[in-house]
Amino acid sequence: MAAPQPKLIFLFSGKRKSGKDYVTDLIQERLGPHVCCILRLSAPLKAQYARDHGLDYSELLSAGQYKEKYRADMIQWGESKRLEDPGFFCRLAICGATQPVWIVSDCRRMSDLQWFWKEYPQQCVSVRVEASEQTRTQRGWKFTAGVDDAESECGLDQGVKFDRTVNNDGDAALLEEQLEGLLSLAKERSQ
Ligand SMILES: Nc1ncnc2c1ncn2[C@@H]1O[C@H](COP(=O)(O)OP(=O)(O)OP(=O)(O)O)[C@@H](O)[C@H]1O
Ligand SMILES: C[C@@](O)(CCOP(=O)(O)O)CC(=O)O
Repeated sequence: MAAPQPKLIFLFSGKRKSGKDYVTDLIQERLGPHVCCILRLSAPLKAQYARDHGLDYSELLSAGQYKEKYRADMIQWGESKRLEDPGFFCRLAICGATQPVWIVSDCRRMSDLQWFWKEYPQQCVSVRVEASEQTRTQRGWKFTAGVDDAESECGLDQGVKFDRTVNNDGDAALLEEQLEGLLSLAKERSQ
């Protein structure tokens, strides 16, 4: 089957509790589900991990504390899969996506970006979500060794010139302005 051909792919990344899900949900809501879908590289990972370990998949997907108990082990599990095949979760995540605008909400490693850049060289726009440690702490973040100092969180700290940056530090007006920029690009490209 031929690979799906979106018109625009936003490749989102950002630290834990920077607000990747919050920001990407807002964009999808504004564009509507027929125009835009959210793809999570962690969704197929969490689905398989939940099946293998008898866990609640929907809780692993949500923003609560449940997933944090398993995060370090999920990272290890996912890394063993990625080592065999760096595009493994990317290919699963795009399965069945037919909308013209895709948002990949959780890029974490250079190999994630590289896979999309190679497969979709014309369509990708990388977006970094940023929030201060203070704001992230208010949202429930707590430094965890083995997680916050590992590739899963630091893999894109250096060496990438992001096309866009979204400051999500709690200034609603500033966030709105930055969203407008991304929304106009999406509307322009999806015509
Ligand atoms: N601009 C904002 N205004 C109000 N609440 C926000 C904002 N941004 C994020 N939040 C809240 O902060 C929490 C963390 O945000 P979110 O789940 O989007 O972060 P994330 O980067 O996807 O985190 P993780 O990858 O660690 O799960 C959520 O409860 C979310 O609703
Ligand atoms: C295991 C992992 O996919 C968890 C991601 O969870 P979340 O996007 O923070 O909800 C992180 C990783 O792939 O290294």
